[in-house]
Amino acid sequence: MTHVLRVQRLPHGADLPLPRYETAGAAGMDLIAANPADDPIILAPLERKLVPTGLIIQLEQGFEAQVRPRSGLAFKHGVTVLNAPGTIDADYRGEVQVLLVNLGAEAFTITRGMRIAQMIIAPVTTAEIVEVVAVNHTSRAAGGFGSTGMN
Ligand SMILES: O=c1ccn([C@H]2C[C@H](O)[C@@H](COP(=O)(O)OP(=O)(O)OP(=O)(O)O)O2)c(=O)[nH]1
Repeated sequence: MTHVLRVQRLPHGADLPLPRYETAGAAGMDLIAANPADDPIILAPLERKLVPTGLIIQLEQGFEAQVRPRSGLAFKHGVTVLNAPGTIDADYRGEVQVLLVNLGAEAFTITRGMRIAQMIIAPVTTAEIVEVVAVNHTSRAAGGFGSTGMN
């Protein structure tokens, strides 16, 4: 299924590549850090910061974009997306930003052009809310939080 994703590059991201799929079967396209070249973002251990991408996107109605971590950054450096998956709404017209957190033991430096996260386009199901006096009965009833056993 092809989705037309309209992308506007902001002035501070004008020279950065557009998001693209790295392989034919990739689910996500990489998001690139658009902080100034002379202003690296340093994440101390346990620190979180918003990283600009220099992009505004226009999704088709009925879709969202999810901002997800890159496995390599998480594995090698403990750097991940704090609010993963971040949600980009179809009607959002601000800059896409990535909330990174450093869960590693060492400081991590984000330089302009670094691939920091990936973006997945996904369909959204919009629910119609119907209030009822009582929801229907099931054999599970209220069982949860390990009620079927912990292993
Ligand atoms: O990782 C993210 C998550 C969100 N956003 C932008 C797009 C999204 O449409 C908007 C609002 O996000 P969300 O609904 O998750 O945030 P909120 O805290 O509920 O804020 P709001 O009151 O603006 O909805 O912020 C990003 O740029 N990156």
